[in-house]
Amino acid sequence: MSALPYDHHRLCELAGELIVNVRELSARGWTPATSSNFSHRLDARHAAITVSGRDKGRLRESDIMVVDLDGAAVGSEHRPSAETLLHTQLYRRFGDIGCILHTHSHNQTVASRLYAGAGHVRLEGYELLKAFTGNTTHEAAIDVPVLPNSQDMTTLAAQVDALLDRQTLWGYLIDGHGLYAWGRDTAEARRHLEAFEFLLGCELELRRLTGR
Ligand SMILES: CSC[C@@H](O)[C@@H](O)C(=O)COP(=O)(O)O
Ligand SMILES: [Zn+2]
Repeated sequence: MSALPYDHHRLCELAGELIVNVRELSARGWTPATSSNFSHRLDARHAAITVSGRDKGRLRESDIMVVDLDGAAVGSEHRPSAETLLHTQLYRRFGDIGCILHTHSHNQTVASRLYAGAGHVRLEGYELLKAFTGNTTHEAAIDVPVLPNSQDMTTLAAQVDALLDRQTLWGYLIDGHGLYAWGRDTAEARRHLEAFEFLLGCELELRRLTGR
């Protein structure tokens, strides 16, 4: 009998799924220099999350650990992601969120700098807006919030909570930092992440081409 307070078999399954996805995202250049972190809900009280500082392009099973929803390591001596609180706050707040993907792509980082003053990036009129769960038409607009960066995760988490009090979100940018995106499972979180990345790329390209 296992003394672990979670299902180890389920952890192995989820770790395998995360590793495949993270390596693919990393191969696109979205996780430079060990940046980025990734997690999946394990059960009502635990999440699987990347160990801090690991090379996400070479992620393997030993680079994924378990935390409780207070962010404390469970059954591991490793240090969980420095940004664990930004994951656990979402799992605590929304029982149906299953996966959170945080990346530092070039587009995400540049867009976060350009739109920090405005406080959001407006994505409007794109067919790909339908990739976000709940959107059924291109005749929609999504404001992707841009939060000021901080090394203090409680400050960042409080900003995220204040946003979530006001609006439904599938992701946000942090200035000079990157993007957080999530979904009810890995496939949905990845679809949202890819849609944000693509649409931010379009906005940046339009700005280059039109100078607007
Ligand atoms: C390597 S700089 C990026 C980090 O400061 C951080 O933003 C990040 O995304 C990765 O931190 P980590 O602790 O590995 O999860
Ligand atoms: Zn980061």
